[in-house]
Amino acid sequence: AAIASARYGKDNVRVYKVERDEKTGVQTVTEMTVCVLLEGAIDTSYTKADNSVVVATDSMKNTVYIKAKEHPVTPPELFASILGTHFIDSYPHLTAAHINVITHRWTRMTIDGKPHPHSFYRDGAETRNVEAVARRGKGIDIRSGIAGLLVLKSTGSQFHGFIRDEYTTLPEVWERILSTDVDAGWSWKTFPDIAAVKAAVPKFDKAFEDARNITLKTFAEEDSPSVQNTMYKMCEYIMAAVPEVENVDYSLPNKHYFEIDLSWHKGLKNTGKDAEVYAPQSGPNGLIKVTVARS
Ligand SMILES: O=c1[nH]c(=O)c2nn[nH]c2[nH]1
Repeated sequence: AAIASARYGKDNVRVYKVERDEKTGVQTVTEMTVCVLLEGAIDTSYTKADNSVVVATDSMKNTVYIKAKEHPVTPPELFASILGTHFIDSYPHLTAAHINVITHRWTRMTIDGKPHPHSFYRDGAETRNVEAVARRGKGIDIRSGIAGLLVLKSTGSQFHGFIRDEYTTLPEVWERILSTDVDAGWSWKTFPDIAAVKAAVPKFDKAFEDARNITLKTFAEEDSPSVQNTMYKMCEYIMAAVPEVENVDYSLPNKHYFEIDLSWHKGLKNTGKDAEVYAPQSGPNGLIKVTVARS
């Protein structure tokens, strides 16, 4: 037997960092969950119990905290790239460092119409994510993303014209509820080194805002003929807004809401045009995926 591939590291490294502006008294917080996975000349640690090639995962956890202290933790694209570059530069036997950063939402409270200097709330499970891979001599590949953005529209969605055969029971609809949990990503052209990432820093926050706004606007305004077509348009609009992005991907569950026929109860009308009470479904759910690249 031989190792086909291997990578190891520390997952679920939770990091909180506060930035205190002494002049204004305004404090800013960042909370993230980091995963570090390393690749390289590490096979003998698996095959021969040779631990001389092992950077302990505990040391990786320590490194995350030290780098968070020494460097900016935002934008997450920069912090992930700093971390990945550190591991490649520090351990000659490594060939790749995979860094995932999940940034959680601490939104500043507005109290009596004013932003509070040091109070925040978690407005949703939505996260801003980054997957960075630093490869020795090959630069840094970054995929930025949004996850956990749960959306619903009560109308403005259709689904008809699909294959009808002996397996089909789904009625065609010209009007339906549409709900999904957005998992989207946009992959940047390879950065040759950390300096190139630092030069691109102003683009990362703007790209995130653009991608999030495009997702919400397209979802809201499109009279969607299908999840497939609407997510494709989201990809096109994001690529038009961010020239440095090479491709955009979405993975969208279709979280179904089923009509409930109540006509057995005194002829109560609750289907079609009369539908008001629905049964939200936990599963099964549609799952629609796409990656769109520049043609
Ligand atoms: O938007 C949709 N796409 C599909 O492929 C599908 N299949 N059932 N319902 C669906 N809705």
